[in-house]
Amino acid sequence: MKEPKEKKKGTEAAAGAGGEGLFASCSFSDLGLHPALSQHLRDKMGFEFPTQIQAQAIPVVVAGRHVLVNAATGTGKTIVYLAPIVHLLQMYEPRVQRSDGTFALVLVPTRELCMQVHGVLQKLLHRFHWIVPGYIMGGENRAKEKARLRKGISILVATPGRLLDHLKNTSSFNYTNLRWIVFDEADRILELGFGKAVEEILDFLGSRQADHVCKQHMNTKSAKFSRQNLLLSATLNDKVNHLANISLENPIMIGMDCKKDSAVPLKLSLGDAVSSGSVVGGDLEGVGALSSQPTENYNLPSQLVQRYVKVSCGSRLVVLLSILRFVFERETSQKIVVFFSTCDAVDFHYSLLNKFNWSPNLQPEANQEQKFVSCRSFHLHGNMEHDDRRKAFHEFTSEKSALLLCTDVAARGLDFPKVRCIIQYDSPGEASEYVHRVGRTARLGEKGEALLFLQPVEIDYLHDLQHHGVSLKEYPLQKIIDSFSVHGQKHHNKKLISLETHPWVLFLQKTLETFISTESKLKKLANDAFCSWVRAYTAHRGELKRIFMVKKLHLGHVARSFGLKDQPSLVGRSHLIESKKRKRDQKKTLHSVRCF
Ligand SMILES: Nc1ncnc2c1ncn2[C@@H]1O[C@H](COP(=O)(O)OP(=O)(O)OP(=O)(O)O)[C@@H](O)[C@H]1O
Repeated sequence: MKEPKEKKKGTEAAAGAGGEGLFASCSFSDLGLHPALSQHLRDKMGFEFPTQIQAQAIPVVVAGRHVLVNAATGTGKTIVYLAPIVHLLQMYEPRVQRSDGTFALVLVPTRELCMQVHGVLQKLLHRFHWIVPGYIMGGENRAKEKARLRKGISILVATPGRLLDHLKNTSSFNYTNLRWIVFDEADRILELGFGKAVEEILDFLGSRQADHVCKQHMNTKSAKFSRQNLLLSATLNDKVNHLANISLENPIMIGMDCKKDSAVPLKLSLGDAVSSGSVVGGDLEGVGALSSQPTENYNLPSQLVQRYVKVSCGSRLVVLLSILRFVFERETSQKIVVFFSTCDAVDFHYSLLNKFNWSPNLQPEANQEQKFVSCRSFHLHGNMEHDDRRKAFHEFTSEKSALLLCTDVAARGLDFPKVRCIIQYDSPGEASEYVHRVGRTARLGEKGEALLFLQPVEIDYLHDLQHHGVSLKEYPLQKIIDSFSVHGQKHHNKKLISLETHPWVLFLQKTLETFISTESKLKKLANDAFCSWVRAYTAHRGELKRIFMVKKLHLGHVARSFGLKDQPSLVGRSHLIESKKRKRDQKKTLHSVRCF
């Protein structure tokens, strides 16, 4: 037998901290996949065993059923849909050709996920060279995409907006043989406002539930092919319920909590390979597993260590930089992802990390400077140039030790290898977003840590997470702050002093403020970041407005968290409106207090 090209990932992860129970005890060929494909998965891609969710879902997809898959982050959902599609396509007789056009369409919410899924697809198709993979997405050259579509792409990965564009404007795009439509991260596609685009896409493709049977299949193909639609995510919501109802016919639900409605009958016998887990067949309304109940529990990797750090607003920046410096000083080879709420905040912190130098004796001196956090940093957000975005994504993926500063554009589906820690510097809002952000680590049984920054006034957010079965322990911040010395002296005072008055915090804050005040570009970035941060804070929705209350913010402290000595005076119009509203609210509160 040939030596495997990659390590056997299944075995390796299974032996790790959270690997127990993650893998099924069968092989990919037991699930009905073609021996050549199973061998390729094992020998070339290093997948020794299927994961549990793969073992449950692959036979169902191979059997041609519509499915809705809900499984934890990093459990291998990409293979759940790609492997059966490749398996079924490679069996076509005569072989599929480019001129047959597109057979499978995979819709994803972001460009990075589009590239990633395409990458996995390319690997899967190594042995099946006659099946052509391809992608289309926002930011790419339309004319080149048109040319590729004209030549023919058998399995096409796409972002919804660009796909709709080609459906409307590229007459040579041949999808008459379309058999599969996959919605990966279905809930996110809808949250991003693509709901209408998705409905239009389904109409274009004639794939609404009522007319699901593909009437235009090629005569050369022997069988009469039905459409098969698949929806997948680690979190589902009521919007997905609607999409499921209009796009899936008599679906099988996999990974749902069957106990929620044990009366729903299993309609499909899945064979011996599907030995455990939740597989439910039937009407979505009947199961009701999709309603976004506030008490719905999320399934997080059991080995993920989740903590929070309580930091007052004015000390946030110092604490973030101190933690990063502390961690990278002790362990040089590691990857960390930090999430921010806005693109401006990412730009400011990225620029600060690249410019803010430091001398070993903790005096910023021009001669012997080094970066305050000694690692390569990358940034990723939706306002970046397309090529920069692409570069950051690929480079952070291949780096062994690096820091990624990003918005939620990186929260979904991205599979950066070996990310050790996720820091949520700005809170995620919806608990489902928390789940996806932390899901960038602790993937497939690997170790991982997550750290959530909260201000004292935001601490109720922990209860919100607890309602979803997510509980966090406090991070030992004091130890880290005490480990730094100011002018060669560590803080040995046994007496507990507050974080804000700690010598290191005061020293670093002052140094940062002085530095930023002398760097005009950085100061401008800090001003912009301040304004958009406040705007983002006011945008929390529903119940979360009660926790993230803009009127409780001290804007002077917010300015400090961007290294600004003073609260920016020249701010955008929308911010002025916000602060007027705040003042009005404050007056009202005062009035109501006086009344009682
Ligand atoms: N059977 C397997 N054995 C070993 N590794 C696997 C197997 N299946 C998938 N993987 C690897 O597991 C990692 C996670 O897979 P994938 O990105 O598909 O997870 P996911 O469930 O889609 O995650 P998310 O919910 O975050 O999108 C990838 O690195 C993938 O290569």
